[in-house]
Amino acid sequence: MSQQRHFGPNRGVSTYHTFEEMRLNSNLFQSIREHGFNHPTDIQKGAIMSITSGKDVIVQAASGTGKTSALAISILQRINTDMPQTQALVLSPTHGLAMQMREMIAGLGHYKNVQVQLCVEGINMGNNSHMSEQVPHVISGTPGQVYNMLRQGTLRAEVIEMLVLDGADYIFDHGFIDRFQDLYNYLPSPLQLVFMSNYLTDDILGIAETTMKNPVRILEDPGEDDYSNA
Ligand SMILES: Nc1ncnc2c1ncn2[C@@H]1O[C@H](COP(=O)(O)OP(=O)(O)OP(=O)(O)O)[C@@H](O)[C@H]1O
Repeated sequence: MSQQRHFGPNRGVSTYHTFEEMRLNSNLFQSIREHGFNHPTDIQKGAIMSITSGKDVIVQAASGTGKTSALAISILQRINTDMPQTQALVLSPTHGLAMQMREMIAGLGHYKNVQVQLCVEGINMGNNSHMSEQVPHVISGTPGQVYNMLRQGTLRAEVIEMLVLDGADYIFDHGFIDRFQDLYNYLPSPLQLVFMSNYLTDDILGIAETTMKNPVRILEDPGEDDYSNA
C-alpha cells in the first residue's frame, strides 16, 4: 500500500516501499529480481511510480542513488513493446552515459523484448550495419545526434510520448540549452518530460517552468540517500 511522505518539496509524492506494491509488468518484475534489486532505493520509492503515472517529473539526487535504474524501470513500465514504434527518447550528456543507459534499459527490458537503440555520433540509424532491422521502442542518445536524426527524419517521432534528460544539469551546462526548444518542437504533444539530475540548477528550473506542466519534484532526502539496505 502506498504512503504519503511529507518532507520538503516531496510533499504529496506517493512512496512505495517494495517493488511488489508498484504492481509492475511481470516480465519487468522478473528482470528486476534477476538484477538482485530486492527493495527500491529511496529515490526509486517515489520516482518510479511518479514517472509511470505519466506526469512531468524532476528528480534530483546524488550519483549512485539508483536514478538511472529508476528511469529504465519507469520507461519499461510505460512503453508497449508489442507496438513496433519509438515511444521514448532518453538524452544523456556523453556517449558513455548514453551507452550505460542503453545497457540498463536493454538488461531490465530483456523479458519484455525491448528494442533500444544507441544514437550517438558515429552510430547513426539508417546508415549503420549495427542498427537492428526493427524499429526501436526506445532511443538512448546524445542531444546533438538525436536532434540531427529528428531533423533528417531518420527518427520517426509520431508516437514518442516521453522525453527524458538524464544528467540534465550537465546537458544544460554544456550548450544544449539553446537547442532544447528546437528538439522539443519536433516532438508530438502531449509529451511527458522527465529531468534527472545530480543538482537542481537555475537552467533546469527555468526550462521546467516554461515546458513542464505542474512537475512532480522528487528531491533526495538527505537523511536517507544510500541504498545499502536496498
Ligand atoms: N533497488 C536496487 N537494489 C540494489 N541495487 C540497485 C538498485 N537500484 C540500483 N542499483 C544498483 O546501484 C548502482 C547505481 O545505480 P544507478 O546507476 O541506477 O544509480 P545512479 O544514481 O544513476 O548513479 P550514477 O549517477 O552513478 O549512474 C548500479 O550498480 C545499480 O545496478
